[in-house]
Amino acid sequence: MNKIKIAVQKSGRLNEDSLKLLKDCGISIDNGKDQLKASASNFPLEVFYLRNGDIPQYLRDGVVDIAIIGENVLVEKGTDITVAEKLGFSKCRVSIAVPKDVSYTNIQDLNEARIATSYPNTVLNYFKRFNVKPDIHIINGSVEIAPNIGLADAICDIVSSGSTLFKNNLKEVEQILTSEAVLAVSPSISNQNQEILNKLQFRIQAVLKARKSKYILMNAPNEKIPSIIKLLPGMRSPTVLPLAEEGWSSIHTVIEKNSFWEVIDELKTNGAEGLLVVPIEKMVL
Ligand SMILES: Nc1ncnc2c1ncn2[C@@H]1O[C@H](COP(=O)(O)OP(=O)(O)OP(=O)(O)O)[C@@H](O)[C@H]1O
Ligand SMILES: O=P(O)(O)OC[C@H]1O[C@H](OP(=O)(O)OP(=O)(O)O)[C@H](O)[C@@H]1O
Ligand SMILES: [Mg+2]
Repeated sequence: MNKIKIAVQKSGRLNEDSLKLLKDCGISIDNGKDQLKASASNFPLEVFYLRNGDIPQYLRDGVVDIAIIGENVLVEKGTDITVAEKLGFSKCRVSIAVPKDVSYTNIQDLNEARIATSYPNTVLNYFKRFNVKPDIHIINGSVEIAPNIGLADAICDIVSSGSTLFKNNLKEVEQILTSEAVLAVSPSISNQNQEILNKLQFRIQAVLKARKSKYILMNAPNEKIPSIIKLLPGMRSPTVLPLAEEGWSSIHTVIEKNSFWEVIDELKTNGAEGLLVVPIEKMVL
């Protein structure tokens, strides 16, 4: 049977969440330890464990059909590759940072500055917009140390919590882009594999939607129902079921995960009791 080939990072920041996503899509992967290739037992899919940085080339060459990869890597070396879906994890930004005690007004200050980075194309394209010329030094890891050892005046690297910058006495001065894990597609995917991709994407969308939502239940006296319904955001039509106790009902609906905290106090003052917030496994709209 025909199978779609997906590249997943072999080890590193994307590996665990990528495999979790496939698992949440109901796909079981027979993972032998240290294997570089594995098959799903219940979906026409083969997994190739590769380095994140190598994946754009494999997609371009059609060695794999799809991949879970950091968007920032596509900006750096895969601008010809399409993104089918943003996946909501491994969120970060790619930024320029300079030593904390250096005064910084704007990007013109970095004309001819030595910039250490693993993302030369990203830096060059950004600087080009401002007509500023950087002197790029390519480093593959521990980039943030470069200014401290006299190797560079500034760096361009991934920032998430900012703690690596802080520990190395650097400050973020320009944010070039934001990134998250994405599902990327080879330009040469066959029609047959495109059909498998459509099925996979349908499942991924159901999982991502469910991750963003919660099922909420509460009890309330019947006369309070209209005011409670007005408070519940993003809902089309809640379910209202009578309780065994006369004059009371149970109200059920789906809400966005984060919006719950904004309305909880008001729900209570409007007479809601016994609130339950429950995770949703899959959501098909
Ligand atoms: N601190 C971070 N917080 C959130 N996401 C991050 C962070 N660092 C990296 N990422 C994202 O995860 C991806 C993989 O990062 P990781 O450091 O695991 O691998 P890498 O060294 O870039 O790649 P390779 O697999 O080629 O060794 C990055 O491309 C980026 O999209
Ligand atoms: O803002 P923070 O939360 O501190 O995250 C940013 C750091 O995370 C990444 O490094 P990683 O830990 O992946 O190590 P690496 O350089 O070996 O890839 C990135 O290269 C930064 O150094
Ligand atoms: Mg890293």
